[in-house]
Amino acid sequence: MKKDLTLLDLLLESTGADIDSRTIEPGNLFFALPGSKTDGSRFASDALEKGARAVIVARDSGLEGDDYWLVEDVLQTMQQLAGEYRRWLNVPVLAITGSNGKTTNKNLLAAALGTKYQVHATAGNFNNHIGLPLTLLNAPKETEFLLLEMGTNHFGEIATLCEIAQPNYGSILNIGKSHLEFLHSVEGVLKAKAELADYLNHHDGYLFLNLEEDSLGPLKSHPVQKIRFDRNHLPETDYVVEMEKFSGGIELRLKSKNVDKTLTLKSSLWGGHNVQNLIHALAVSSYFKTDLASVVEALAGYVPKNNRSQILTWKGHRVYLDAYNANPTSMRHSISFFREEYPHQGVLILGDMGELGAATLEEHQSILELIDALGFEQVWLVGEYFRMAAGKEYPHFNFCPEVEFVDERAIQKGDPILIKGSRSMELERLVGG
Ligand SMILES: CC(=O)N[C@H]1[C@@H](OP(=O)(O)OP(=O)(O)OC[C@H]2O[C@@H](n3ccc(=O)[nH]c3=O)[C@H](O)[C@@H]2O)O[C@H](CO)[C@@H](O)[C@@H]1O[C@H](C)C(=O)N[C@@H](C)C(=O)N[C@H](CCC(=O)N[C@@H](CCC[C@@H](N)C(=O)O)C(=O)O)C(=O)O
Ligand SMILES: Nc1ncnc2c1ncn2[C@@H]1O[C@H](COP(=O)(O)OP(=O)(O)OP(=O)(O)O)[C@@H](O)[C@H]1O
Ligand SMILES: C[C@@H](N)C(=O)N[C@H](C)C(=O)O
Repeated sequence: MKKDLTLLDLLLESTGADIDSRTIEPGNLFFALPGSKTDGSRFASDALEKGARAVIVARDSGLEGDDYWLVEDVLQTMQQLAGEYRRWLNVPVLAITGSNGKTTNKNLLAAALGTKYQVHATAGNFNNHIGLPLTLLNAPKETEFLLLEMGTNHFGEIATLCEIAQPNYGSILNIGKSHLEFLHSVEGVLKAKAELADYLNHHDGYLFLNLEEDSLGPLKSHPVQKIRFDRNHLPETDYVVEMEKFSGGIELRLKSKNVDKTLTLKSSLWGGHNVQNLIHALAVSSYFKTDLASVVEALAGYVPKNNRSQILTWKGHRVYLDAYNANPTSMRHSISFFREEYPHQGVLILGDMGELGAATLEEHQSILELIDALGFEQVWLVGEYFRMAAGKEYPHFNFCPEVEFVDERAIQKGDPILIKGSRSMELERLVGG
């Protein structure tokens, strides 16, 4: 590799970065990471054959030559370079975290802020120590706004992601019972997510704070500078969110306080939790002085996919497919919404919730109590945790540790179905997903 070039120079000449030789594009930098089964350096020559601009490999990989950039630690180098490039870009960076709704909000905001800025956002949920630097390294040079999802399941991870991404704005969407295995309790989740507020506080940044989200109460006293909002107080605009309804999706009406103007936002998202997601997207967009009519149009155009808050028709049943992931908080939201929407009918197909550690049985038990109290008559519970949590007889519950298909004969024609479970349960396969 030419000695007068820095890695940042190489990146600026490149077409982005990848860690997988199978997906690499011509002109990419290839970061040869160690994995659980093999080592990326074994695919260095494949990457070069496919037109990689350069390969970043560990010094002890045995590889040498002009195409190789030798480093002590490939992941650390990737993270440092991502940080350097973020400084080079010098654009607003908004980091989004929270127990639930990160990807949905990131997608909503990418659409909304995209009406004004050239936004580069996290792909999928590439939100960890590998995905976040990759997101940054793949931002086009023309990027005007960076929108980054930050995920965590251990203390200290958000702090590390902040050091890399150096956000000047942040949003903690909610604090729930997610990833309790290593975060232990809701207080632990708050502490982990508050690492974003701590970073912003020490770097003159701003935290968006949704005053309607009760779980964020403890953050009200955090010393970070805040941009507070609720449906009646969206920043930088006189519009208020006047009405909502939940039939076949969410409808929000935005009304100007000063002039006779109304904007109607019809979203194919469902549930009270998604109302909060839409209000959050409206608040952040209005803070950045976007044209609200264009934002409303962009948000209305957002169609949930990838098993998150999807509505689909399957064999004559309306299916609420929420099988991307699950934790006690999002599970309760979905079940409660479903009962409100269908007080006297409806089939629940629920899968185990993962990564809850010592709280696993208690949290599954608590979900069983909720569905018992709500009086559901057709409940299919999939997985060992639910089976183990059931200490008493539930006449209408069917425990099936594994299930390959929904027995249509057991479901009344036309009944709606809610499917919710952790990623590991892959419940979408039940309806052909
Ligand atoms: C290191 C790595 O690349 N991991 C990926 C890799 O895993 P694996 O260990 O199996 O790799 P291998 O041993 O097979 O290969 C080693 C490397 O060689 C490359 N290679 C291999 C073969 C070949 O022909 N050519 C090659 O170049 C290969 O690419 C490896 O680099 O492969 C898996 C399958 O493709 C990947 O799944 C794995 O990726 C890891 C999981 C990863 O972190 N990917 C990020 C890009 C990412 O952001 N992934 C997100 C998921 C994020 C997430 O789970 N977030 C949590 C919260 C954060 C928790 C945090 N503590 C954490 O643990 O991550 C959340 O709740 O949101 C995603 O995939 O969506
Ligand atoms: N504001 C919210 N409050 C509670 N639950 C929510 C909220 N938003 C979304 N959810 C639930 O979380 C599921 C996953 O949504 P999303 O992927 O946006 O969350 P996430 O935080 O990004 O999760 P992950 O990091 O695992 O991708 C949705 O299908 C829905 O059930
Ligand atoms: C897929 C991973 N990001 C996640 O959300 N895990 C939880 C525990 C789930 O699958 O429900």
